[in-house]
Amino acid sequence: MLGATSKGKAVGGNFHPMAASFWCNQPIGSDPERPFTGSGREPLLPPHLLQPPQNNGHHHHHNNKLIITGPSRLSGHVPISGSKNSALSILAATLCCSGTSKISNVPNLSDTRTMVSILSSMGAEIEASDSEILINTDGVGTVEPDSEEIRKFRGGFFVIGPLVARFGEAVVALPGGCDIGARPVDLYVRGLRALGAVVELRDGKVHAKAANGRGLVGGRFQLQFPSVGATETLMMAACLADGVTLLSNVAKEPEVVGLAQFLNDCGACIEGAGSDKLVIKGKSWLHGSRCIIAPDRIEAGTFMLAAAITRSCILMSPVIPSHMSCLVDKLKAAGCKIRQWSHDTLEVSAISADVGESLKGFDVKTGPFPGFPTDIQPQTMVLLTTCNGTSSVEESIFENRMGHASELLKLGARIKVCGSTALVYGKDKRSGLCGSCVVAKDLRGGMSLVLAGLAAEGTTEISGVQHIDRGYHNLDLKLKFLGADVKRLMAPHLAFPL
Ligand SMILES: CC(=O)N[C@H]1[C@@H](OP(=O)(O)OP(=O)(O)OC[C@H]2O[C@@H](n3ccc(=O)[nH]c3=O)[C@H](O)[C@@H]2O)O[C@H](CO)[C@@H](O)[C@@H]1O
Ligand SMILES: C=C(OP(=O)(O)O)C(=O)O
Repeated sequence: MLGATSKGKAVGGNFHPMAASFWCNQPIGSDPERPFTGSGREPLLPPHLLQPPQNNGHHHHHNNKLIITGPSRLSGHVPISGSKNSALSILAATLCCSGTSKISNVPNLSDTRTMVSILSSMGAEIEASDSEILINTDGVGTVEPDSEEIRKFRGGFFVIGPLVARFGEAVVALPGGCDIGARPVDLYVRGLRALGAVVELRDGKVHAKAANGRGLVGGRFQLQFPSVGATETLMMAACLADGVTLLSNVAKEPEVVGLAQFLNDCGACIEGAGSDKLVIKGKSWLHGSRCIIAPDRIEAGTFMLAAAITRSCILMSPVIPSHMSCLVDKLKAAGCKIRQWSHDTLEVSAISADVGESLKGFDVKTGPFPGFPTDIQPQTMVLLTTCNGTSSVEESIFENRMGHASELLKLGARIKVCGSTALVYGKDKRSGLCGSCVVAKDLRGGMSLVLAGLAAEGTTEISGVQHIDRGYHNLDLKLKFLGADVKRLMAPHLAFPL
């Protein structure tokens, strides 16, 4: 096992020396305090640990495949990257701020690159190095971000709140994101109206305008459902509205708390983040600030499940254990051993000496935080296929998040889906699955196929990898480092010769 710090630094802190150029279209300046790896300096990583970013935005990445040969026993200490979802909302929030913000620990993913590219093409000044972004949105000269970019993911839509609050107007296309349900934006629309905006849908774009050109005004709004994105968007808008806003039945997710902390550091006045009510006193302007993106609880949860599924022992850091308690409880109930080595280091062990003969199945129902995260539901389903007995998985956040189940059947899993509930008939051993060709249809569902491939006998070929690349930083590298047999077939090898 490599030492925690050296490995954590190696993968988490530095990646490909070309990475900087993927963050923005324009060449970026250099700062002696913060050398960026694209400057021609010696990379800090040994060459064998360097690999190109997995998804560089070119069209051919749609043909990438992951080839996994199992079963694998994993071991080692895996570094956890910054949270994708937290980075997306905090990057959007920089549109509220005058002056420069410095956002660190941003994961280099296709989603975060798309967000940076949206802000940059709207006129924001951006310098990127490694996982750090300096951003100044004072030069933003349009309130209409590129629709094609917005349609690539969900997080792009969050810019509607800051734009209408700071510039009085916004025109934002309906967003994309994982195909896991209808995912309307009605709560965003109604919430912005409660803050005095006139909002209409025309040509697939949401047009929002502060009434009478006076800017937004404080108001009261109760969300029908504690939507994470709507909470974040309305919070950003309310920070710059005239007067006090009361938002109730809001999301309590750690990403909401992280966003409130950043905005408060920028001079906003938000109370109640982490509870179901927010009281926001609007300010006429916010300044920039520094912020370090919190570790990705979904990535951490995925590696915890990888340890359990492959009956292995993995250490991971940094993690915030209080963000993980639902999963920790379930894994303990299954029979896994979980130890906390330090305030931010967890070890998950499911090696047979630790768990006895087998792991026990459990029932799980997803819910808003602090409930069980929907973003680790598919990966949890894979674990249950290897556990004793019949387990049920109920998805209560998204109405169509079972797409992975039919792919898991191809790997030999026994799963019956009825609406948003799946019954999983466990096989009571780790290698009850066998390799096959499967398709990733969305991010977490795709990742569940990777985990299944690690446990399955033989070779699993996964296409649709671009979905997985939206959310897992350096996935191949981290898995290989833990001892998995993972290869990526890049598009050029797959393409027909001309
Ligand atoms: C970029 C980002 O941060 N994505 C996360 C965010 O997505 P996102 O913010 O899109 O998820 P929401 O919390 O908004 O969605 C929850 C439910 O509310 C519904 N809804 C939402 C808004 C609305 O206006 N009307 C409405 O009906 C959705 O269709 C869904 O059924 O939180 C989800 C729930 O933790 C996570 O799975 C996603 O990874
Ligand atoms: C659903 C997810 O992302 P998005 O909201 O961007 O689709 C996710 O991260 O699992």
